[in-house]
Amino acid sequence: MALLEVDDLVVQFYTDDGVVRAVDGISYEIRAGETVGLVGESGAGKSVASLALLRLLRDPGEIVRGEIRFDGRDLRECSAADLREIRGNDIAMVFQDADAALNPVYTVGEQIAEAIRAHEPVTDREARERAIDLLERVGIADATTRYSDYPHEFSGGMQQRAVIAMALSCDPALLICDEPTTGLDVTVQAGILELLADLARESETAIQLVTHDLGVVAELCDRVLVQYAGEIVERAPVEDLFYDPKHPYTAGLLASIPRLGDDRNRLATIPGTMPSLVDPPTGCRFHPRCPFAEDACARRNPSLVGAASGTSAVDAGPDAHLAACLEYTGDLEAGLDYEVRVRDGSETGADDPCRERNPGTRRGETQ
Ligand SMILES: Nc1ncnc2c1ncn2[C@@H]1O[C@H](COP(=O)(O)OP(=O)(O)OP(=O)(O)O)[C@@H](O)[C@H]1O
Ligand code: NI
Repeated sequence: MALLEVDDLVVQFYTDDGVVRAVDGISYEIRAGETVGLVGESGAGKSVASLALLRLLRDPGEIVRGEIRFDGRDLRECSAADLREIRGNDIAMVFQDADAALNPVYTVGEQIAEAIRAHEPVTDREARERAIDLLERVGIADATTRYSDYPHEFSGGMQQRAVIAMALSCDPALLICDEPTTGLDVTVQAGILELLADLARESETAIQLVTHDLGVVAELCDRVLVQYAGEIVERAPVEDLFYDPKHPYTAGLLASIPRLGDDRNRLATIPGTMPSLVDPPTGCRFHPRCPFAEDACARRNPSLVGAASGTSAVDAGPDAHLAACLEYTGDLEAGLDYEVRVRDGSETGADDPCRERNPGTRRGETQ
């Protein structure tokens, strides 16, 4: 049994413009200790899928179908009190906006100490010491002094580190990070990512990492889910995804990273935009933007199947390489014609931002 099992999750928003099906039947699992990336363009439904796990969707959002099991417990069925307990003890979340996650009227240290006290019977002094340890662990220099700073006295990057410290205070089995470095400047981003990479490597904490940055995925993740218009269109261990993307959408995403992609058949950027989720295209949702689309693609929505075997996702193990494209059900006549070549590090220029992100040098392995 995996730590987290999501099965056929559907989330809708009931708006004046119609029903927005932001998440449309996604299934995946996360095993203890592994880091799984959820990637895709803006509006794919990544955040909605993540919020739904802990039933944090706000009106008018609603889970209409599917199962969410954490450590064998059904999160859709458990009581609000149980869910709060799980959130305090087992699953922690880190969002993009660190500022909003911290209370401006308490010191950073007090907030972390309070988070510790909330789920463990410790004395005030112990809570304080643990909070200082956590601040040190997330790389806050001079943590004893910084304990007494208010959030506004922290830089954006330090605030995000403090939020991560707070998330770690319960020693969660699962950490859900949604764009944890977006909005921070590049060097600060690198520091936070390094921190998450250390965490992924050194602790037993599993991470669901939502991002639109494939470089971040290459650096941190064991496996990747690619989401497009509410659906998962590809799922693979990280190397397989980068070296041999099976879905044209993924190939397009990869081609927009300078290090990857061949000049021939290169889909420099993917023309067009994510479709409306009120009235998505018929057939494959990516077909209006896909350079390889044929008539059949407008008629049939391909299911996620083993890219090599064509077997259904249900029968495939978690490390199988799956893609949702008619190519893999034998229904595409001309086939796919792209090549993504991974240049090795020596060929890339010193100013290449992806130089350090070769998936071959990724730390930590999936078991
Ligand atoms: N409160 C809401 N009301 C109506 N629609 C919503 C609401 N929140 C999200 N949506 C819709 O759900 C879809 C998915 O949104 P979501 O925020 O999950 O995308 P995302 O993949 O996280 O994108 P980003 O990378 O920009 O964060 C979007 O089409 C969005 O319009
Ligand atoms: Ni989002």
